[in-house]
Amino acid sequence: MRRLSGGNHLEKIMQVIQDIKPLDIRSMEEMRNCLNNLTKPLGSLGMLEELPITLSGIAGHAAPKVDRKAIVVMCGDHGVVKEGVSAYPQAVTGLMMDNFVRGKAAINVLARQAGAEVQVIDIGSMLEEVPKEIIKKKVRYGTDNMAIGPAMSKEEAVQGIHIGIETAFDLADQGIDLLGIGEMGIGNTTPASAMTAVFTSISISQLTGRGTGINAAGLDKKIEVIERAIKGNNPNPMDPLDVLCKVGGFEIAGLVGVLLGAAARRIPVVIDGVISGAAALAAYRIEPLSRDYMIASHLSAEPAHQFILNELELKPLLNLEMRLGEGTGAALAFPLIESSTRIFREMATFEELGIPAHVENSKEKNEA
Ligand SMILES: O=C(O)c1ccc[n+]([C@@H]2O[C@H](COP(=O)([O-])O)[C@@H](O)[C@H]2O)c1
Ligand SMILES: Cc1cc2nc[nH]c2cc1C
Repeated sequence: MRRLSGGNHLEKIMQVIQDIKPLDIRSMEEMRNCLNNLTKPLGSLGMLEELPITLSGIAGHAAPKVDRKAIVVMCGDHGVVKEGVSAYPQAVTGLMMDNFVRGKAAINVLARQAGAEVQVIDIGSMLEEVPKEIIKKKVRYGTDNMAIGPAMSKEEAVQGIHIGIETAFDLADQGIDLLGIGEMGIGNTTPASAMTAVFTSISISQLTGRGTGINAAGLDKKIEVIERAIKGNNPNPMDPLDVLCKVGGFEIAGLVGVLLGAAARRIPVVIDGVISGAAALAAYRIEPLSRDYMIASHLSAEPAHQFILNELELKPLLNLEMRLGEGTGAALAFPLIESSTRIFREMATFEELGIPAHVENSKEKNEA
């Protein structure tokens, strides 16, 4: 689907969408053959074998590398927090942005360990004074309350996507070869659930969870708020931009742009939890080919995430019952992805060891 309508940067976005091409099947085949000749039973490294095949299809050659890594953390605030949908006050968004640039948040710790740079972008927070290390791309000071009207205008959603595309392009120009996406925004599991409900038609009560940790009464209230937002705004499930602007958020729009931009530049993007998942679903609905450039890092404890991954037909690498966001799951997946590229580079082949590649009890023989 290529339906995007309204706003300033639309032409550029349309061009980027056109630039997203299918994976390179021949490189994937070449990598599959390479993996099958390594000194291990066929397929025995499971998903660690699927990763280099995907990376080869993305890179367009069978020697993909993930040496230079970055995590983009898009930050935005949400008018809907006025309805009492989060366990924490809105001010935490700005406080955590400060924490990110001090290098003291969970994402900093995990990204450091993974050897990834963290880029923090203010795309829509309420912060008046933004620390100098944060990239300033504010579309507006927080979204409007989606329970009483659209969260953003179409133009603002387009602007958000455009910012994300530029971010991905800048990182591509810097030579980044593996991207992770994360976000910070008190209240943003509410738009994530709302967008997922509209895109999948799954019931709001099935999709919605406790986010940062609201109690049972809070969860009932959150479900009621999402119902009101969808009923009042009536987003068109066939028009991803309509869904994004009516019940989404600035950081989600930014992440949609990062996903589309990275796919256009043939860079793999590791998605994190439920909020980046909702962005991934929107990007997929804008351009289905973008899905092939996504790697699912983990399964969030937030219920909508499983439904999102089902819809995207992506399997998460990890299930650690995490629900933090910030890109933490993506950072944890980076070392696994790097391991997968070391496997094909460093392991010996059967031929090198003088063993026949497909011995008596090979998988195909067993299945025959
Ligand atoms: O990544 C996830 O799956 C995830 C699940 C629950 C909460 N979060 C984070 O917590 C915040 C949103 O939670 P809430 O309860 O305020 O909607 C936001 O900053 C997210 O990064 C993230
Ligand atoms: C402290 C805190 C840190 C976070 N990081 C992402 N979402 C968050 C929400 C809270 C409340």
